[in-house]
Amino acid sequence: MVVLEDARHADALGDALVKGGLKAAEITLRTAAGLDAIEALAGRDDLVVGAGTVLTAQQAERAIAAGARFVVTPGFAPKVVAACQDAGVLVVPGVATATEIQMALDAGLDLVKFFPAEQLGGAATIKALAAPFRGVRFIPTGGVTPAVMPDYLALPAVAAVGASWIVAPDLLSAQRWDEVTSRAAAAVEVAAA
Ligand SMILES: O=C[C@H](O)COP(=O)(O)O
Ligand SMILES: CC(=O)C(=O)O
Repeated sequence: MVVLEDARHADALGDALVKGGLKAAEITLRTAAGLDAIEALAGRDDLVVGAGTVLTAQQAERAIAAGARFVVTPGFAPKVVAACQDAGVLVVPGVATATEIQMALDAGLDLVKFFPAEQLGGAATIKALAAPFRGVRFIPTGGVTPAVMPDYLALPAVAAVGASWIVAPDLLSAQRWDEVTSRAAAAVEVAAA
């Protein structure tokens, strides 16, 4: 989960993540650089790039036009979901409650983001939510540190985790690409364990 301030850093960021073994990156539209960064990275065949913090259907359309291969939203937004489905692009809506999971299911989706994961009770909450919703898979994000990653990844209902510590803003602004690579590699190592 990347918040990039300068789209000129997109290529270096992509290289750093790939070098660390990561295969997917969510570039958020929280900054003006987001769309340009998605466009810069979309052509890579070694990294699947998507858009995060997509709040409107228009943002979804722009992100998809820029090359986003998936779209992530903080909450469940029916218009954003419909725009992505119309374009045939994977959309992963944020959910925090059973009601929102049912909304996702009604929309034909079975992959959701659980956000903000740690603040909502972490892996124990996903385990409880997964019980009635068999077949739904979760991508927890929000406070997911290396210390708690194993708790999430041990759950069959967890498809992946998302986190921003790998690409902390101070690392990006200081262009500390080696540290980004080390953190990406550390995350991959925890996930593989
Ligand atoms: O989806 C994005 C979250 O804000 C990431 O949370 P985090 O910064 O706690 O890893
Ligand atoms: C938090 C979140 O889901 C997003 O920024 O897309």
